[in-house]
Amino acid sequence: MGAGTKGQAIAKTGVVTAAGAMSGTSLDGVDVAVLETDGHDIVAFGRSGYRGYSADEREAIAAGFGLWQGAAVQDAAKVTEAAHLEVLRDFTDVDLIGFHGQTLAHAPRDQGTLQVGDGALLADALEVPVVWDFRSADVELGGEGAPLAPFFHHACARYIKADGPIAFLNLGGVGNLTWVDPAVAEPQDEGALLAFDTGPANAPVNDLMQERLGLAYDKDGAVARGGAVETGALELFLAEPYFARIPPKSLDRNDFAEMVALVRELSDADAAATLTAMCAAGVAEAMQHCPSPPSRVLVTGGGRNNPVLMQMLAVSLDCPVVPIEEVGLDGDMLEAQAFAYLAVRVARGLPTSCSGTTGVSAAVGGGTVSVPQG
Ligand SMILES: Nc1ncnc2c1ncn2[C@@H]1O[C@H](COP(=O)(O)OP(=O)(O)OP(=O)(O)O)[C@@H](O)[C@H]1O
Ligand SMILES: CC(=O)N[C@H]1[C@@H]2OC[C@@H](O2)[C@@H](O)[C@@H]1O[C@H](C)C(=O)O
Repeated sequence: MGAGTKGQAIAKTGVVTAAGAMSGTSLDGVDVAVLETDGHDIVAFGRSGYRGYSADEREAIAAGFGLWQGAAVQDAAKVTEAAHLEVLRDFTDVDLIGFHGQTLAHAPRDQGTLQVGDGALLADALEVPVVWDFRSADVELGGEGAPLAPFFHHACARYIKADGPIAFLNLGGVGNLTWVDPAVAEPQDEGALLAFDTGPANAPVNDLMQERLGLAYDKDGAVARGGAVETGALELFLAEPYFARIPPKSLDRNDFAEMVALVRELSDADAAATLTAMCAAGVAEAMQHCPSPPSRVLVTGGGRNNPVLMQMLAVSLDCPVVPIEEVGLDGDMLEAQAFAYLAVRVARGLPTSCSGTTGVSAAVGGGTVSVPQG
């Protein structure tokens, strides 16, 4: 555990109640979800909450994207902390909080990974132990630091009683895929998991909508639906070395920002259709890396609400692609639930990543536990 560890955060055995808080790369807002777990099994799902960012807040956080220090980073941290405090005040009846923070920059092989927001400050203000800084330890040990939801996906696969390999696909700003074999008992054991970022998901389409139409995103794929995919741009996209790289591998939100330039000359509809097709094509490439074909792909994150994207995935993948609600899970809250689950694992000294999920040399439990002072 990290420098913030002071005293005993939670009971070392038995079921505890944790709230997870996640602010993703799309900057729509903060998701909070409660989970009951012993750190291995999901016992029950609890209530959830959401606190959207105002346009000013979104702008302040976005001004910190790609930066590692300085005034813009400090401002983004303050906005992140204030928004989390506001929504988490309604969730102080838990044993523990998992606070992901806001990723501003991610370059695991260079500067590292930066999630802003001070968990110790939250612990003091909320008077609840807070687990935070989930990614640094993994990066320090040579891992990608992302994705981290896969250990939770393993628990979900067991919870829904999947009877063979299954895949989870998160379509947020960036896409990430987790292949799970639920027959392997522990997530860190050989053959349990393979996970990695698939490529850009909604971020380029969102950027295009903002730039051209002043819209936050292409609601229900309404713009892309009327367009045609420009195959030349799609081929250039798929020629990016990222797709040939053997996983695990991870991305920063803006790693593919130049994709919007590839569609610059196209009409709004054709550009949106082409960027949406790029997301689906990245996932199709990703599926080639699965150790064995999953029985189906369970889609979580905002992209599952885009019928044009879901149709493109259905056409390009060899197995059924369904919203995760089909198995009774909540696709809006899965990441928040994941950080509740990971928080309990960190507090109990259990690993949260392994070579199959981040490429880290040995399984590691990343995170700092801060207990309230005062
Ligand atoms: N009805 C819809 N139609 C089209 N796109 C949608 C719809 N609803 C959500 N989205 C897309 O999903 C995005 C939000 O997804 P989500 O909340 O999963 O992202 P995130 O958690 O911030 O990202 P990440 O997982 O990369 O950190 C929106 O910005 C939008 O692009
Ligand atoms: C560095 C970082 O914050 N990465 C996010 C981002 O958003 C999606 C994808 O890229 C994934 O790698 C990760 O988030 C999820 C919650 C994860 O760690 O599993």
